[in-house]
Amino acid sequence: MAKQAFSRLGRWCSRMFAVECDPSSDPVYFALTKTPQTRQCSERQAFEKIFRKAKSFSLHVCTEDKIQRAKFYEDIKNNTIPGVSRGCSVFDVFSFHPDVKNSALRGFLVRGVADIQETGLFDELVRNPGLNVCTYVLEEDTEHWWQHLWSKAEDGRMVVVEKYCLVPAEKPEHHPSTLNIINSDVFYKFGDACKVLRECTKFIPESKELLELVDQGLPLKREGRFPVIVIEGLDATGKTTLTRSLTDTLNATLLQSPPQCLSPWRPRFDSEPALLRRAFYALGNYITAGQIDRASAHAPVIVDRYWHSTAAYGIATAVSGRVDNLPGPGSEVYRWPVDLLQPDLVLLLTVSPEERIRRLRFRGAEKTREEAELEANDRFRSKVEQAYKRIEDPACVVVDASPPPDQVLQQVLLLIKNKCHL
Ligand SMILES: Nc1ncnc2c1ncn2[C@@H]1O[C@H](COP(=O)(O)OP(=O)(O)OP(=O)(O)O)[C@@H](O)[C@H]1O
Ligand SMILES: Nc1ccn([C@H]2C[C@H](O)[C@@H](COP(=O)(O)O)O2)c(=O)n1
Repeated sequence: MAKQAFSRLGRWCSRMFAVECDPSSDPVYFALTKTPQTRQCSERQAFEKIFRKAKSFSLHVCTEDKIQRAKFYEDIKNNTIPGVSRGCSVFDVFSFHPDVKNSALRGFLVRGVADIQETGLFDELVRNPGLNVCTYVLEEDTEHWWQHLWSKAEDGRMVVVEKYCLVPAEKPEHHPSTLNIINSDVFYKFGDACKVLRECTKFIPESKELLELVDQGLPLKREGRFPVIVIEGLDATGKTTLTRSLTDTLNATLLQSPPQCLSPWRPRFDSEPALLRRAFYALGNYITAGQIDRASAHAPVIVDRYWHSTAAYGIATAVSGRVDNLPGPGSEVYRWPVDLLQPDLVLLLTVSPEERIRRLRFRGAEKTREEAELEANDRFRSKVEQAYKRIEDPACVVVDASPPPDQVLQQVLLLIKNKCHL
């Protein structure tokens, strides 16, 4: 057996597979076993749903280095998969150890690809040490589905190095997309976000300048006397409108996260994989924290987005499928970073989905969205909103932002008066 294949197998054995064929329902879960078991009739449905007796193969990105893995996954998703999947169905797949943090590897299952094994591309994929390539084979007489893991033999031929029987399995407690959130989608320490940006200076030179911008001595406890109020919410819920009027009314300083000084770099990081994008926004919060510390010595401070946004969007984007796939209330993913300056009050502006769409349309966005995209966005919207509401210490106070702007302002001024004695 090829040497390379041994190290692949070390990570592969005892893993479970989750195939996401429909974002509105649970993935189909499989355990991998060496010993086939008697098949129950109902279990056939799981296989029928995924494989439909069509030739299928899967790719899992298993590169050890986290940054390389994130970039390689995007490359496979955007370049390789569209190239090989014309006329096929493509599903997101997770390979993971049930409920074990940081164990999830993301990949794709392509169904209906007739001759992939005959192509040069297949050889190329199998040869790539950062990929686990599997084909799926139905044993007609027993009706067992087998997963074949491929590798390159010493003589250069492509060979199947392991075979596992797929057995439908129970849903684990935690959805596999939640397992890698900490330090990949949300950062809870300044040093952890910096580490990612430091490691990517080779291919994003801007990260070096960004790191130089961050205050070395992070303010954890504020010196200032004046209250700090953060306004949060989905886009078009009225944050800009409210933060401006609050700033005028309270003679406050208006800040935002990410801060203005990061604007030139934002589009660059927005086009990077989640790991780098989230590290960028995390650092933005620490820069804003420095500004809050200085400004709150002189006047009240209003902040347009801060940590809640970074965490809520990070979590909602990472977690696939339905809202109930989110980590439950009280999960450690909703905790405040240990070293980030805390505001006195966080207000979450909410409006109904219909009103939000009306405001977005009024602004000229969203005009061309298809129905399906609207539905997908609705799932995303609910996940962001739920994540916002689950973040703790400080938790946000929910404000109904559907009344006219001056009424929202009065309502918020009252809250600030009561909570911050302003
Ligand atoms: N209370 C309100 N009632 C009706 N319309 C409002 C209200 N507040 C804001 N709007 C309008 O809704 C639109 C979005 O408002 P705004 O830009 O303040 O939202 P936002 O949360 O800052 O959005 P984004 O996060 O995308 O910048 C604007 O056209 C604004 O005039
Ligand atoms: N503190 C912040 C602010 C913003 N983000 C991310 C989350 C969204 O992807 C996007 C929303 O910002 P907007 O378009 O309203 O300027 O930016 C974040 O992660 N952290």
